[in-house]
Order: sequence, then structure tokens, then C-alpha cells
Amino acid sequence: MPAKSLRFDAVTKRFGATLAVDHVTLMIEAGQFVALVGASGSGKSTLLQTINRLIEPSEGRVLIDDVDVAAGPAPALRRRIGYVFQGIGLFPHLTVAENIAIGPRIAGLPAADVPALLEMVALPPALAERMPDALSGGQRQRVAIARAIAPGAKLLLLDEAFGALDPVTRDALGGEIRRLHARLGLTTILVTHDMAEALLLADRILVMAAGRIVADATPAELLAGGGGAAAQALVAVPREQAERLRAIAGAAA
Ligand SMILES: Nc1ncnc2c1ncn2[C@@H]1O[C@H](COP(=O)(O)OP(=O)(O)OP(=O)(O)O)[C@@H](O)[C@H]1O
Repeated sequence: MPAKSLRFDAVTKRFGATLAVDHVTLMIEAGQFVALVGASGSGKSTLLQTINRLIEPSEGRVLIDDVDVAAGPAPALRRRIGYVFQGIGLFPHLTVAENIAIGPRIAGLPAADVPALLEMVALPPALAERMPDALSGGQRQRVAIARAIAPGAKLLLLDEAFGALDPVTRDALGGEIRRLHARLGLTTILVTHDMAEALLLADRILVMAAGRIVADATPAELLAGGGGAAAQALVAVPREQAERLRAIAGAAA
């Protein structure tokens, strides 16, 4: 099954007087790895959740492979979309294997290949029979990712999925997600606060501010100074950190 394309067609979401997403029109090609960055409250999570209908737009449409996500029942849609968010609740009374297998089981699909899925997220097979509370935070996030892709999802939504992890685990998990993206032929959208992470992982970076997409550029374009002021303000952080590290290394040499 090929990767999924995604289209936002003038998507707007209001919460009372708050305009969380403001007429976003956007095409994401099948197979892209897109990072969605921007300040807290800029509308990233709201936009992401219009894809799997955890949030219904006030106006506009979201289309997957040219089909309106509102066309069928939401549970069937969600089974086709992997969704991982920070602090995702694994079912505490189910083992790792049962957590991973639950999606296909509920959907009446062929049973999940738990050992293969564990291998994909770089977890040892012996973890299959553990309970979630006997795992580290990073291991739990890996199980959540395995669970998200178990029903054969071709669209993966990650909302701060690496938040609350130590930097080494976060970096490793990011690299593993990127490899999984290529290996499974996914279309992936990653919401992150971390511009360095976005630059290192994504093919394309969207910057949101006040509900709008204010920059849409590749990492190379952003690093070359493109994308406009809002994007450059975010790129300045990792750039200055890299320069300070170089200066410290130079002083020590
Ligand atoms: N259920 C809700 N009810 C009312 N307002 C909401 C609701 N969800 C989000 N908002 C508001 O919509 C705006 C966008 O929120 P959203 O969570 O999409 O931002 P975000 O960019 O993902 O932020 P963060 O990076 O902090 O997660 C904010 O002003 C937020 O307060």
C-alpha cells in the first residue's frame, strides 16, 4: 500500500473567541516527512488533530488521498492513522505485546507481528510480556509507536511524541522514526517545539504562528537564511547553540 497524501483546504478551527487554526490550505505529498513547529498556542496540535478528527474543523476540509476525512466513520479513519502524543496512555493492565496487538485485534485485521514490530522500534523481544509500568519512558514511547503502526497505518502523526525524554533517547528515537518512515513508506507529520529536531529529521518544515502557516521550507532553505523572519527566529536558537559549542571547543583546543 502506498503512502498517503494529505490536503488541508481552508481549514479553520475556532474555540469560542479563539481562532486556533486560521484558513490553512496546504498539500503534503505522499511519503513526505513534515515537521510542524511554532510557539506554544500557535495551533499545531489543533491542526494535527483535524486529520484524525479528534478535532472537527469549524470550516474547511481535510482530505487523505483526495477523500474527505469526514466522509466515513471516525473510528475507521483513526485505525488507518497512527497517532502518538506525549504521555500516551498505554493500557496499564495489558502487556506490551497485548498493547501492540490491540489495534488490529479490535479492527478484525490479521494479528500483529509483535516480534517484528518490537524489532522495528529497536526493543528486545523479551519486553513483549512486560507490563507498561515496568518500562522506561523511552521504551514506553517506542511501544506507543509500535502500537500506532501495527494496523498498517501509512500516515503517522507524532505530537511532541519525544517530549519528556532525555536528549540521548530523544535523538535515538528520532533517528529510528526517520528510518521507520523510509522502511514502511509512511507520510509522517511531527509536531515539535525543537527546531534542531525538525531540521535534522524532516524533509519540509512548516512554521505556525497564530493559527497560520507562516513558513514552508526545507531544512536546507531555512539553514541558508530562507523562510522569513518567524522561521529565522526559530532557526537562530540551534544555530547560536552550535556556534557557542564551536567556540568552547575552539577555546579548549
Ligand atoms: N479544547 C480547547 N478549547 C478551547 N481552546 C483551545 C482548545 N484547544 C486548544 N485551544 C486553544 O487554541 C489555540 C491553539 O492551541 P494548540 O494546542 O493547537 O497549540 P499548539 O501550537 O499545539 O501549542 P503547544 O505547543 O503548547 O502544544 C490556543 O490558544 C489554545 O488555548
